[in-house]
Amino acid sequence: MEGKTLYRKIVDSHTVLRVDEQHVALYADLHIMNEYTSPQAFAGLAEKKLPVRCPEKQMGIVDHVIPTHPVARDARTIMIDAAAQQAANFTRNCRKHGIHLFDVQDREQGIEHVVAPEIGLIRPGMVVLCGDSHTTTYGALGALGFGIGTSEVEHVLATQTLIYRVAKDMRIRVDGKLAAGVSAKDLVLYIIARIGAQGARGYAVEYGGSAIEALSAEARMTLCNMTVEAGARGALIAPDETSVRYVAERIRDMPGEAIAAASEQWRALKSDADAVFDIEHRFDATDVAPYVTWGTSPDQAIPVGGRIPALPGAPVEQANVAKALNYMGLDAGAAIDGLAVDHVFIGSCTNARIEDLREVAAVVRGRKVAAGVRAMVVPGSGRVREQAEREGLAAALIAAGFEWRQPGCSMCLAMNDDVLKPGQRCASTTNRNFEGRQGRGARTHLMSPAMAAAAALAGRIVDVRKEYRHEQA
Ligand SMILES: CC(C)[C@H](C(=O)O)[C@@H](O)C(=O)O
Ligand code: SF4
Repeated sequence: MEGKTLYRKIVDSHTVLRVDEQHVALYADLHIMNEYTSPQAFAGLAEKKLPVRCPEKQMGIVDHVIPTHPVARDARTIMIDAAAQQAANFTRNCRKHGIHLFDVQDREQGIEHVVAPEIGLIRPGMVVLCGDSHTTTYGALGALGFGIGTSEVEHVLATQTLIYRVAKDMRIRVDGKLAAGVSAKDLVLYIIARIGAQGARGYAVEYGGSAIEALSAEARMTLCNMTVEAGARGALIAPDETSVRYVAERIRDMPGEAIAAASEQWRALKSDADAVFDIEHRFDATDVAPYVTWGTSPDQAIPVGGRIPALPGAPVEQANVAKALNYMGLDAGAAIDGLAVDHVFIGSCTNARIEDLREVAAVVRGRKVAAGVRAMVVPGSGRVREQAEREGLAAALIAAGFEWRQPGCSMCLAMNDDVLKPGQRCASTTNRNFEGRQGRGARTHLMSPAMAAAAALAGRIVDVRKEYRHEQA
């Protein structure tokens, strides 16, 4: 029998029932919920008079709709009626079912995918589900995470399992060394640009290679988080010293000896040497430059020194690209370097962890945000915010002219009151540049934290490596 991939090992060890050729009932070690995708699921349970099967294996967190204004935490009143209702409803549901909730006022509240790993809930080999596509983040720690739909949220609440169609296996190997000033965000934008926004559709991706091994745990989260933008159904990096240490340092509910014993098992979790992948891609890290998106899909990205591609020949493709360019107010063949921005947003579950904020602070320290540019930093969690304050990063950011906000999703998807105006152009560390994502008619350029910091200072998109030399964090 041929060897197994890490993905198959995790799926097999969580399969409680084989439904048919393609489907299994998959057990979830942890299920995370937000206020936005859980209401119908709770309503469904209530209607069917079903209890939550394993309340202790659920976690709730308010992140999508909450305001992030720079006020005291207990002053975070939600002013948008529908959002306030959503949050209140969520609190009620979690209380009713005995589910641990990180509420608006909680010191550790933040974006679900930032909070869960940082408080030690995500461990190698786990299956983690959440009604949110960026649950793929947890692959950074060797856990299989992926997003589920609202009706599936109800099923997981009732049974702690999911009817799951098993994915195919893809391996992406990246060898070589990322250059100074080039980060995991640039790498993932590069990979998505190369394989396309549907390039990993139907696949669970396992990353490997020397460039991946060299990434910090947080940088791996950036990579796995955004892999879903290539359509992937999961992203995994085999646990190693980096990820095992990250996890072991954060676990709160296991004694030291148990963590040591578990760590041994975690280190052994990997694809067999003779495991067969359905498809394999190889990339060279030295080919990666700071990447910036020019269009309305995350794969429409180019190196900062590059030019927006010429219009494609095929009519359908041509119409799509023309539409994206029209929305973005850009021309085929134009340069992206030098493009003026109105707004800079540093945040989201892709890039609002402490290492990201260190990168930003290293670029902006002692400098000023360009006149006319509004720049904000929304830390990923209460803990990130506190740590950034302790390390003096917040002070440097504020001195440079950034708004220093409370944690949440904020302008990543503009579901709270952080919304851009039509036509405004934003340099953003987020993960989606879809039409209207940051406000109706708003134009989003995805990039790394260092690049967004440089854009804030210059008032235009620039190559951070040329314009603002900084100490690598
Ligand atoms: C709101 C939620 C369903 C959505 C997701 O699944 O990713 C959001 O977090 C996003 O980033 O678009
Ligand atoms: S930060 Fe953005 S991508 Fe992440 S969960 Fe929130 S809205 Fe989705």
